[in-house]
Amino acid sequence: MSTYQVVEKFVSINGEGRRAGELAAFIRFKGCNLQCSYCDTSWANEPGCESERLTEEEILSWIRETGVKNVTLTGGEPLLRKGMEELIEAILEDPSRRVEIETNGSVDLKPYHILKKRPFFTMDYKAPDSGMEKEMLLSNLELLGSEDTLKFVVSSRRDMEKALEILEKYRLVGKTAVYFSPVFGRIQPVEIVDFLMEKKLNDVKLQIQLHKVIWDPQKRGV
Ligand SMILES: C[S@@+](CC[C@H](N)C(=O)[O-])C[C@H]1O[C@@H](n2cnc3c(N)ncnc32)[C@H](O)[C@@H]1O
Ligand SMILES: Nc1nc2[nH]cc(C(=O)O)c2c(=O)[nH]1
Ligand code: SF4
Ligand SMILES: [Mg+2]
Repeated sequence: MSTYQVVEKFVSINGEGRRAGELAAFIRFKGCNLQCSYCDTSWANEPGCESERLTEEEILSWIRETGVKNVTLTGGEPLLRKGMEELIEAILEDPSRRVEIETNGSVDLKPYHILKKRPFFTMDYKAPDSGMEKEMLLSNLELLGSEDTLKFVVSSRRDMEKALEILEKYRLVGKTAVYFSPVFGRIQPVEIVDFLMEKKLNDVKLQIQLHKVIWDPQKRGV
């Protein structure tokens, strides 16, 4: 049976995505294949980062104890971990639960897309300033549906222009939820609002990371 390297697990309100503001049980998996310039959890990607190895049953029993129905799997990059399909299916055996996967856009979503009960994806398209745009797997854009979210974490006008180009090229608005989120501290949210107005971008939402407003932005476990 698979075990999973978990760097932290905690209950908080979800600070991002379409369930923002709702309670969620977070499980953060160790390690990532990318190195985004702005990553706020790069500590979780360090080989020497402390972690616990948990079995599926240990993770399920923690989720049960929390009494929380929204489960967010994040990292690092959660979809690199072996056995993730089984874990998702096991969590979703309780029909009252919802599983959200925070994923970086470079890992193929197909194996998860075809599961009997599907999790929902909050997928990034890494904009140019992240330094990771070349890693994007563009076929993922076709798999995002009405339950999913496509997020552009932007730090400049150049990033927003690129996001707009992708939205138009792949006709994504209306197909999936679309968020523009500021790289914390690198761009004023009002610049995003101005861009949405200038380009008349209907059905695109500004998303500010709620947990960084509520708690110290550096605080872990929230
Ligand atoms: C830490 S990542 C983990 C999941 C996955 N590796 C990914 O990139 O989607 C979770 C989310 O936080 C966002 N994020 C990371 N650092 C950020 C920052 N400094 N400001 C705003 N969002 C950030 C990422 O873009 C991603 O949407
Ligand atoms: N409160 C809170 N909400 C979040 N939503 C996505 C997060 C993440 O790091 O993936 C996150 C996080 O780290 N904290
Ligand atoms: S993909 Fe996610 S976890 Fe990995 S470096 Fe980028 S923001 Fe951080
Ligand atoms: Mg985070």
